Amino acid sequence: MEFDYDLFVIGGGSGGVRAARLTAQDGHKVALAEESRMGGTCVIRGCVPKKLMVFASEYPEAVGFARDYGWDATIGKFDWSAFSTRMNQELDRLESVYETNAEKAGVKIYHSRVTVEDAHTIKLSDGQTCTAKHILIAAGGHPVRPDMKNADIGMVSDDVFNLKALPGKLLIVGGGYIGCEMAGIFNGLGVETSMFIRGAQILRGFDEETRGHIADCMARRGVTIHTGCAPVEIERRGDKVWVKGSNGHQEEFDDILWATGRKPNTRDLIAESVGVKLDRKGAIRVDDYSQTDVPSIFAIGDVTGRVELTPVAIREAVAFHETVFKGNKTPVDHDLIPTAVFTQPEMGTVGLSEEDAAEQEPTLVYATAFRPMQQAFAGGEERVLFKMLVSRETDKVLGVHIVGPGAGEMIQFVGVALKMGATKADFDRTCAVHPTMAEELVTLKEPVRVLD
Ligand SMILES: Cc1cc2nc3c(=O)[nH]c(=O)nc-3n(C[C@H](O)[C@H](O)[C@H](O)COP(=O)(O)OP(=O)(O)OC[C@H]3O[C@@H](n4cnc5c(N)ncnc54)[C@H](O)[C@@H]3O)c2cc1C
Ligand SMILES: NC(=O)c1ccc[n+]([C@@H]2O[C@H](COP(=O)([O-])OP(=O)(O)OC[C@H]3O[C@@H](n4cnc5c(N)ncnc54)[C@H](O)[C@@H]3O)[C@@H](O)[C@H]2O)c1
Repeated sequence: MEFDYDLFVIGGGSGGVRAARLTAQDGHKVALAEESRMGGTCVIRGCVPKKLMVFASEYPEAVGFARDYGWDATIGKFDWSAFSTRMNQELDRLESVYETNAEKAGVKIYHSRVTVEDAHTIKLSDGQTCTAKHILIAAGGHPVRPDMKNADIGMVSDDVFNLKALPGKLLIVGGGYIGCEMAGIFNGLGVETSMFIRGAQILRGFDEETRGHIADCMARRGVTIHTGCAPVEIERRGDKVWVKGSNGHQEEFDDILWATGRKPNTRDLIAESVGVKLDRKGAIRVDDYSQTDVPSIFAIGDVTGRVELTPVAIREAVAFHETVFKGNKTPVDHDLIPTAVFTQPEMGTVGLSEEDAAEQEPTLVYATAFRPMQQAFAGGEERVLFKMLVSRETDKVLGVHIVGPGAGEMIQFVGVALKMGATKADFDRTCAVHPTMAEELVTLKEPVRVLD
């Protein structure tokens, strides 16, 4: 059978663009449809603008340090409008880089919403159809609001990057990656920031001690964290929003940010007759090779609800390309993914939490929390945390968790060591770099706990 394309990719985000470019560069006929802006979540309303906002929000602290180091420095006022204009210019530039690079590789781009009509047919919003030997769904996800009265009041993370002005006083609902990163950003930009967290602690799923350390630091920096508190009533009162929490706490805010999770973009995407199966959360069900229940259709990235991180979507794209277009069956490797949460202070983490390690096998826990040189000199109270979990039996390092400046940068390299199967002895025989914070990783002496 003749097809219009060898590959049709749905979604111009991190995963989709990588798969399309690699396949087109190999000389295959490739098309890609994007209904919004090229670059997708990461570039337009995720990692990139978020990180730029993190940078912007860290300057007051940096100027505070500058004073302690002898500079006659004051911070002045933050001009959201000037920053936001610049940030959006940068996003426009990156969007155009994504588009140009895909086109240069030979990808035909359709600026259109598309749907999957059968195992080989795509329908564009103008009614036109295209056929392809393989279809790759990389449609990403979107933020969700809870199902409760007046939850349409306030914003979601997508809206943060288009704010006309900063709120004076903000409530963030949800204590996951997005809630905690946004709390640090808004607090740093001078917004009075509170969080409503359903559970007992922020950042569910991460190492318990590390979560506690970050929460303490965030609170000390000025974020008010209400734990065991989900909103139960919301009302607009004039230009304020009144919120009542499940623990009885009531307060008025200028705005709400719902950071209550994300859902895959699968609604009305694939005709039921096609046979692609979704899981309970609406994510596309795939095997280890990202193949769906329909052999010609594959799915990667957030739309599969596996690990929702940009580098993971990109690796899934590469594995898909190897498997389908290089004849080299490559399963996706989701083991030991290093990640950073850009809270203030930042967290870098790879491998098992103390709780998961203890569940798995007898574990030695090494940990140290101390005031780093730069802080101590300035009279700062905040401590950095370095924590390492080691198998009692094999000496293998099972997990590393770091909280402090540059934790994201440090964990990248720790990730390499863990991927190579490093033992505690390997860390110990590595010479320290002095004076750094990271030297703690190779000088952790005695375990603080032994979990049998
Ligand atoms: C606020 C925020 C901060 C984040 N920060 C980080 C971070 O610091 N580090 C990190 O690793 N990850 C981060 N992430 C996660 C990361 O952005 C995602 O994991 C990544 O972008 C997923 O890529 P993807 O290719 O699967 O999907 P996406 O990038 O979401 O791309 C999907 C694209 O498909 C398009 N689309 C959907 N349906 C259709 C259709 N029917 N027709 C045509 N086009 C369609 C969408 O418009 C979208 O552009 C963050 C996410 C958010 C929301
Ligand atoms: N630095 C990074 O790499 C980075 C940054 C942002 C996002 N991400 C990715 O995006 C994904 C989604 O992030 P997210 O923060 O949207 O989701 P999440 O699942 O991490 O957090 C959502 C939080 O909202 C809470 N919640 C849900 N409903 C609630 C309610 N009614 N009241 C109170 N709390 C409620 C949940 O308990 C949870 O803690 C992450 O899992 C991550 O993979 C990564």
